[in-house]
Formats: sequence, structure tokens, C-alpha cells
Amino acid sequence: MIDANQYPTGLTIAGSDSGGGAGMQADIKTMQACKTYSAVVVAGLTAQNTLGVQGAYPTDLAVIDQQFASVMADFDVRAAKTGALFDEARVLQVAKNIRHYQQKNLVVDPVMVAKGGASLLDSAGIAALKNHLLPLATLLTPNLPEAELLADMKISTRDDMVTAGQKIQALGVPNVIVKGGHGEGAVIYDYVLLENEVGFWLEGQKVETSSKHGTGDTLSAAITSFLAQGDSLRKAIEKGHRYMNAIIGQPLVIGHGHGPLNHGQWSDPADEGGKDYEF
Ligand SMILES: Nc1ncnc2c1ncn2[C@@H]1O[C@H](COP(=O)(O)OP(=O)(O)O)[C@@H](O)[C@H]1O
Ligand SMILES: Cc1ncc(COP(=O)(O)OP(=O)(O)O)c(N)n1
Repeated sequence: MIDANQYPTGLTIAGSDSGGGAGMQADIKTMQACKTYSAVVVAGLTAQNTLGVQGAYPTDLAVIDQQFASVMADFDVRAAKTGALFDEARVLQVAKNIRHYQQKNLVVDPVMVAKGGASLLDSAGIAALKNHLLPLATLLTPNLPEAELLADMKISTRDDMVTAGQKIQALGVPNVIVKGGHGEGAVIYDYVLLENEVGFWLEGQKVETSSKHGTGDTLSAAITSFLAQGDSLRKAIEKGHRYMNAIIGQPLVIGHGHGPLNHGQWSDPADEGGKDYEF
């Protein structure tokens, strides 16, 4: 028998991707692969596939409240993450609930634009995220375009990534990863800046694949999983990065556009053991 201590609960507060590759579907698959149970607050529905987003339908505000109430009444949510939140009203409603339930270990993935170019957060939503959600976050995980917008600067070099990370931290979030997946070159560098620590780099060989829909969701969900399991933030980030590197090299060729990741099942080779179960 596996109980809530061995298989802790993480929460994803995100949009649904009907194509199954990104959004809450990527989060649920990631958490399952990383051995964390996932509860969900659906912030909106998208009609989406590997070719793009055909429609986006934010959830009623009262329904967001009700989902939070249901989840929080029954589960011990040890870590949570946010994904696509669509607009100012959804961001404010989520922030209100995070405050109300005093949710700790909050990873905010400031999802703004899908790979196909569709907007998943309008400009008032970006301002609300910056002013109301970011101060509640344990960790913010912008990609390069999101970091450029939040830090209000162009990012062309690794030095720029460092400066952007510092500027974003100064906005009021203690810990930041500036993800380098959109960068040039054979190696991808993610810059990690943790509270009271010197920044460091996580490196990975760039995998040339069209199957990388949902990479950002997956990384943030993996980190959330490991936080739920009680790992330190640094360890959770390092394990999340190892998980990403392991799965991105096993692409699924499904659909006709940006294919999904193959989330699979994963055991961290660096783990000393004791966290593996028979399924
Ligand atoms: N082609 C790739 N090969 C290896 N790792 C990648 C690749 N693309 C992205 N990653 C990794 O996936 C994670 C998400 O990065 P990124 O793609 O920048 O986020 P987003 O999906 O939010 O745009 C990062 O850890 C990054 O290093
Ligand atoms: C519903 C929904 N949420 C988030 C995203 C974007 O996810 P991301 O991990 O940034 O992946 P890409 O879309 O950039 O591949 C999404 N598309 N849909």
C-alpha cells in the first residue's frame, strides 16, 4: 500500500491542452512519471493540437474558487505550480486562492505564448502576474522571451541571462530560472539564481527534435513534484533538469507539428534509493 507520505500530492493550476502535449496534461504526466500525485485546478480550456491553438476559453472565476475549495478540503498539497492563466481576472483569482490557502512551495511558470505563437496571457494578465502572483512564488521559471519581457531588456548572451535573472529577482521573487531552450548553439544553458546563493548554470546537449511541445510545463511540473517530495529547492531543480534531459532524447512522433514529449517513467540515477515503487 502506498500512502500520502510516500506519494505526496502536487497541484497544477493550468490550462488544458486538448492535444495532450502541454498544459495540465503535461503536468499530470510529468508528476506521475516523477512519482507525485497530481490534483488540478483548470484555469481554462484550449482547443489545441501540435499545429497550434485554435481556441482558448478561460474558466469562470467561481469555478476556479470551487476547484481550489474541493482540492484543499481533501488533499495535503505539498507543492503547486501555475501554467497558462489567460488574463488578469484569472491571475488575480488564482493569487487570491494561493494567499487564502497559504500555499507553500509555489512554482510560477509565467506562460505567455505557445510555441505556435498563440497568446496564453494578455498584457493586463502579465502586469497582474508581475504584481500579484510573482510575490507569492517560491520559484519563477521564465523562458528567454518571457525573461526579456519581465526584465525589460533584450537577451542575446549568457551575461544577459544573468542580468535578466537578477532584475527578475529584484521584482520580488526569491528564486529564478532563466530557461535557455530558445537559445542558439549545441548546448542549452539554463541560469539558476537562488536566494542568498551565487547563480549557477545547468547545461544540456541540445536535442534536435520537433517533439518539444510542453518543455517548459514539464520542467516546472518536475520541479514541483520533487518539492512535494520534500527535496530542497536546489535538489528539486537539479533533478527536474535531469528528468528533462532524459526524456527529451526519447521523442514521440505524434501529430503533424510540434510533437509531444514522452514523459515515461523515471528513476533518478543520482537518487540513493528508497523512493521507488512497484506499479
Ligand atoms: N532542444 C532541446 N534540447 C534539450 N533540452 C531542451 C531543448 N529545448 C528545451 N530544453 C530544456 O527544456 C526546458 C524548458 O525550456 P524552454 O524550452 O526554454 O521553455 P518553454 O517551453 O517555456 O519555452 C529547459 O530546461 C531547457 O533547457
Ligand atoms: C494550455 C497550455 N498551457 C501551456 C502551454 C505552453 O506550454 P510550454 O511548456 O511553454 O510549451 P510550448 O507550447 O511552448 O511548446 C500551452 N501550449 N498550452
